[in-house]
Amino acid sequence: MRRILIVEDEEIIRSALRKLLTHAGYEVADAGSVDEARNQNDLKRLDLIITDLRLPGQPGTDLIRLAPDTPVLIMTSYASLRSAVDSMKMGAVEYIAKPFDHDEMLASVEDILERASQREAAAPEDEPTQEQAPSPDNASDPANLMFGQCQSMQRVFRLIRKVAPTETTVLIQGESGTGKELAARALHQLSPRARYPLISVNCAAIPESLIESELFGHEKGAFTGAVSARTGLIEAADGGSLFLDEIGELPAEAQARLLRVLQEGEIRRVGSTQSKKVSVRMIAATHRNLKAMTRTGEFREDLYYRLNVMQIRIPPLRERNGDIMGLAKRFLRRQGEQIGIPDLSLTPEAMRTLERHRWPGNVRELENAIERASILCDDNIVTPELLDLDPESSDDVHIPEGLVDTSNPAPRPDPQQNGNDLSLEDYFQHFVLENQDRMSETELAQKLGISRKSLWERRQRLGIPRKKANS
Ligand SMILES: Nc1ncnc2c1ncn2[C@@H]1O[C@H](COP(=O)(O)OP(=O)(O)OP(=O)(O)O)[C@@H](O)[C@H]1O
Repeated sequence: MRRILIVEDEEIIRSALRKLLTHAGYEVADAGSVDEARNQNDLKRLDLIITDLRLPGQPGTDLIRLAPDTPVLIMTSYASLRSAVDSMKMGAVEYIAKPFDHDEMLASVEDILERASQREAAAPEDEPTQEQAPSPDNASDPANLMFGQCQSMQRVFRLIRKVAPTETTVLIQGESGTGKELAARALHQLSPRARYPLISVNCAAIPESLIESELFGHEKGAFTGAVSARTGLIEAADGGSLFLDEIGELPAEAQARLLRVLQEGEIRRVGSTQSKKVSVRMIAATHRNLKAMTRTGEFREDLYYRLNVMQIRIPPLRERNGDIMGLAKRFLRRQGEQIGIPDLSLTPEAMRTLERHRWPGNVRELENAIERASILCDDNIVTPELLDLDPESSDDVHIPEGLVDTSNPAPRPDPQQNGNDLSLEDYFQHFVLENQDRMSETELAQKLGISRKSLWERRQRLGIPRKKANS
């Protein structure tokens, strides 16, 4: 059994994470500080350490040095990705922003352990270099990451398999929640760059004023507050892939800089006159019509053509009717494993409801509906009422925030029932309820390390109506 050590001083997160990983079949130990981790565990006997960045005493990144042969996954709750870049530079294998989804955490853990065992299998002299990259044959298949049996998804998988091993820049188009990020992960994992980092950046989540220095880095004194030089995320992805989600939100100056990186393969930090060569495979995604944006001048046409070398379009779920039940069953099974109920099932009416729904929020909406219903169901059977889908759901893909009726919030699981064993969603909920009176939506999202869009989606999902005064 794989052994994982969690180092986290916040009891709520620690116990929720311990529960999640134990349910997923891992042997889990935990500690509240680096000292405790070191004193109570043989760090050499671990398969993975998941640690918070900020801990009482030494920072979590010290574990990278203390356990040099063990992969370290850093959790960070800060909106800025800088701490993550620094962690990656110190040798952390991956970072994850808190609060994270259960699935996101489990996917990262599986991914890291898989990569570690591939590395173990390779002889020491086979350490990867750019020239001696691993064969994509032993990398995972898109179909292992994503479910899709309908023809349109099979086409997507074929395209991913073909384009992944190349250096081609890929533009993934699709509505929100269709699986663009999963597709980007599959492209990276199937590529010769798989042993190097995949850095994912949501361009909509970083404040406009920070985006250039986050992406490209900056020199000391480049602007007020730049007290020391910083590496950017593009540099951090050197050797690997950079996934730029919501690329349509990139401001004009950053678009110009990105174009230079794509044209010349080099990066110039903000405030620097020197350029540096970088080897980064770009994958961009958007739910917007970039071509139309070039006509209105919102998006550079030259950048559009550079990015759009190969386009993968992920169809909306309403165009993949044949996959709805397969996805639903997959989510039910996974959710059942997580909450310890292996035989969750749908009533025939629930199945019909799923098939009739228009899914404006796509696969994410389906995943959320199943997750919510399986928590609330009695006798392990999911009924249409528990799915709580809007019967009026129209073809509209983007629901304007003001039009969403939040006056009748969905019932929530009672945290008291589980004693102190609060889930990460409860943590999210507490944080929002406690701080929403004094913080704007942007500040809340920044503190939570998620985009405003994610914050809004989670509010809808958890039934925490947004207060008008804060909008
Ligand atoms: N084909 C699929 N099989 C299994 N899970 C999927 C599939 N497509 C999407 N998902 C799940 O749905 C959720 C949304 O997917 P993802 O984040 O990749 O979508 P997205 O298109 O990048 O969304 P956004 O544009 O809002 O960022 C994730 O939890 C993902 O795991």
